[in-house]
Order: sequence, then C-alpha cells, then structure tokens
Amino acid sequence: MEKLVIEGGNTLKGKVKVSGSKNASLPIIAATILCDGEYKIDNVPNLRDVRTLLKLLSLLDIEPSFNGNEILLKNKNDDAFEAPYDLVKTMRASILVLGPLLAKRRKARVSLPGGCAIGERPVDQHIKALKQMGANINIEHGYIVAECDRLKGADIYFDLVTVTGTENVLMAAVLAEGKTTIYNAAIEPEVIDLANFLKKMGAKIEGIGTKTITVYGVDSLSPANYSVMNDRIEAATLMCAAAITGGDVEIEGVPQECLTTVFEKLSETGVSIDFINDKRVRVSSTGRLKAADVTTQVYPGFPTDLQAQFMALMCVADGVSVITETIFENRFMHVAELKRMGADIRLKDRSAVVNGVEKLSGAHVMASDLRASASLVIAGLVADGETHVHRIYHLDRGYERFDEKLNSLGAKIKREENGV
Ligand SMILES: CC(=O)N[C@H]1[C@@H](OP(=O)(O)OP(=O)(O)OC[C@H]2O[C@@H](n3ccc(=O)[nH]c3=O)[C@H](O)[C@@H]2O)O[C@H](CO)[C@@H](O)[C@@H]1O
Ligand SMILES: C=C(OP(=O)(O)O)C(=O)O
Repeated sequence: MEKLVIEGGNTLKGKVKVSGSKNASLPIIAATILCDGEYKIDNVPNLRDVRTLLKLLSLLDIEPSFNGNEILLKNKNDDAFEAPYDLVKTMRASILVLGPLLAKRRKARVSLPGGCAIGERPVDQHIKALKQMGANINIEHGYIVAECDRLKGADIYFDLVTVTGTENVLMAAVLAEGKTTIYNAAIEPEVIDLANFLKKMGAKIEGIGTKTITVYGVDSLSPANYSVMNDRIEAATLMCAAAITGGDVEIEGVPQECLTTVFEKLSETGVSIDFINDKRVRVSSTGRLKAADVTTQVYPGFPTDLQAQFMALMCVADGVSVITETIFENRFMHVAELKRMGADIRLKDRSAVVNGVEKLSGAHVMASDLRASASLVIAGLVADGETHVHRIYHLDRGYERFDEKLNSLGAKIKREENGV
C-alpha cells in the first residue's frame, strides 16, 4: 500500500489551481442514467471516487472515457440495474444511482453502503422518499431492491438535511409523473450544480438553492454537456495548508461565493485573505495563528468536510479552540493520529478541545477517511522531521494530485510503496 512521507518545515509559496468538485461531479455523472445518448462533462477531477463511479456506470451499460478532465459518456440505454457490493463498499456516493435508475429503468438493486469511519450514515431518508413516490423497496441480502411503474410526484419532507438524499430525490423527480416538492432540501452548492445540469437536460425545477425545491416531472430528457463547478473543499484545504506553513500562496479557481463562512473563520485566526479577482485568492500568514472555535453546520455554515483540516491548524495555534461536529457522530478519527504527532486534544461528546502546542513532531500516522488524511498531511507540513501518512488511498479518493500540488508550492512530499 502507498504512503506519503512528508518532510516538515517548508513554507508554501507560489500559485496553484483548484480542480473540479468531487461532490458535484458524482451526482452529475450519475444523472446521465436518466437519458440515453452522449454526454461531455468537463472539469471533472480525475480521482478515485470518480473512477469508481465510472466503473459502476460501465456495469450499467454507460460507456465512459476520460480525457484529461473531460469525460465522454455514452448511455446505451440498456436494462442493467445493479450496483454491486464490491464497488459500493469503496464509495458511499454510489447510492446516487438509486434515484436515476428507478426514474429511468424502473428497477434498481443497489448494495447498502454500510457504516464508515465518520458515522453510521443511514440512507433511510432516500428510501422513505422514493417509497412515497411509488417505488416498492425492500432490503434483501444487504441490497436495496427496488422497482416501480413510472414514479409519481409527491410532497417529500426530509427529517434532516441530506445532501445525497436531496440529489437522489431530485434525479428521481425530474422524470416522475406530476409535481414533487422537496421540503427541508439541502442547499449545498453541489446540489445547485446538479440541478443546473438537470435543467440543461430539460428538467423543470424551481427553488434551486432554497430549502423548498419544486420539480415538475417531464416525459423525457435530452443529453447535455456541462462544466462542473470547482471544488470548494479542495480550495479551502489548500488555504489551510498555505496558512499553517506561514506561506504566501495564490489559489486560482476558488468558488468564493461558496466559502464566505470559511473565509471569515480563517480571518479570525489571523490568516490574510486577498481577493485578487472573483476567481483568485491570495492566502498568507505570518507568525502564530490564533485559536478560533468552530461548529460544523449544513451550508452555508462551516463544512464538516473541512473540520479535520481546520483542526490541524488549531493544533499549532495560540490558545484553546473548541471544534464541534454536528453533522456526523463519529468524525474525529484524526484526533488520535494528530495526538501521535504531539497535538494536545481532548474529546468531549461531539467537541474536540484543542490546546495549541508550540510544535508538532513527525510520526507514523494512519489515515482513516478522506478529510482526516488531508488534515494529517497539513499537520505534517509543519511537524519536526518526517511524517509518514499511511493508507492514503483515502486521500486519493477525493483529492486530485494533492501531493503534487503541494510539492509545486515547495512542500517536500514523497509517495512510497511500503505503507501499511
Ligand atoms: C458525495 C457527497 O456529496 N458527500 C457529502 C454529502 O454526504 P451525504 O449526502 O452522505 O451526507 P448527508 O447530508 O446525507 O448526511 C448528513 C447527516 O444525515 C444523516 N442521514 C443522511 C441520510 C439519511 O437517509 N439518513 C440520515 O440519518 C447522516 O448520517 C449524517 O449524519 O454531504 C456530507 C455533509 O455535507 C458531506 O460530508 C459529504 O462529503
Ligand atoms: C465524506 C466525504 O465524502 P463521501 O460522502 O463520498 O464519503 C467527503 O467528501 O469528505
């Protein structure tokens, strides 16, 4: 297995570009199930989750080809409807094929995604909503087995805000008979990007980006070409990396309108953020950062997908910060690993109390999930000596060439084969 070996102590300087959004690409690619024909999707990050979804789509008779960051997809409109355990177990977002399969092929057999390192992550809200739209759904041998006649529009009230739940219902509703209203919908930018793609395919959707989305089902859609939004979490991760090293980095392709809360929080810690234009941001910091409290919230609150990276910053900030995780019940697996590097962190219920230390020390650490991996790499950038981050397949799930990008800014990171 591969690991990253990071030599700490190098200040990041220079320019770097943000890739397309993983969490927008995945539902947009899944949405190509909704109509046969050819699609060209651009600005797609070439990373493991995307490649996994493309493998899954090829099992569903949608032929993909990657060319740089552009994907061509040919939906041959076959009758395949199974998302097998082997693929779903490596990527929870595979659940995103459920809504479109039911809407278009009227049949789906999708492995239950199962628990993972950040919490239980049930899909009860997805299933409840699709049942309300007329699907007959049973859980059999670890699979969601579903079938329907044409889905019917319904009033869907989500008990909690769910991003992929909203996306699944949106994709199901565009081909349903009649009107669907989704209450308590997610307003994350990636949901908006998906809705814009669906509209380009001919879907009739109102209230995009609000908590109540109305969809008027149509009889059929047409294939469309689309360019995916940039990745707000990658942009913010790069900002944290630059800031922790006392660096000076110009980041291109930052979706600024989606990051207001993050900019505010980073400014509170003493990071300087200059908006060069609407796409470029210069991030710099000198001296020690100041501790700041953070509570993760649904959009536009502070993203849970940035909690671990922000914690790495707080490990070496001046003072005590309280980091509270409200979205996932178990998203603190990075804490034990950061402590191996000398961080002073206490966990209490859903909060981590971080007492900033003078210096971290390089150690062997284990990545447990995607953002935990990024936080360990960020910590390694300022740790004394070498940090070995094992199990980086998690990192490769969601970041495109993360180590290469950091190296282009002056980091010293090697990829080696002998990880555990
Ligand atoms: C591929 C993708 O876009 N992944 C993102 C998506 O994940 P994902 O869509 O899986 O996350 P959700 O928004 O659904 O989860 C939010 C909370 O709701 C709970 N829940 C969700 C659905 C359900 O049926 N029942 C239920 O109880 C979850 O366990 C979690 O505690 O949004 C998360 C929250 O912003 C991000 O961290 C993930 O990066
Ligand atoms: C949790 C994440 O992804 P997923 O929902 O695909 O596991 C993430 O992107 O941080």
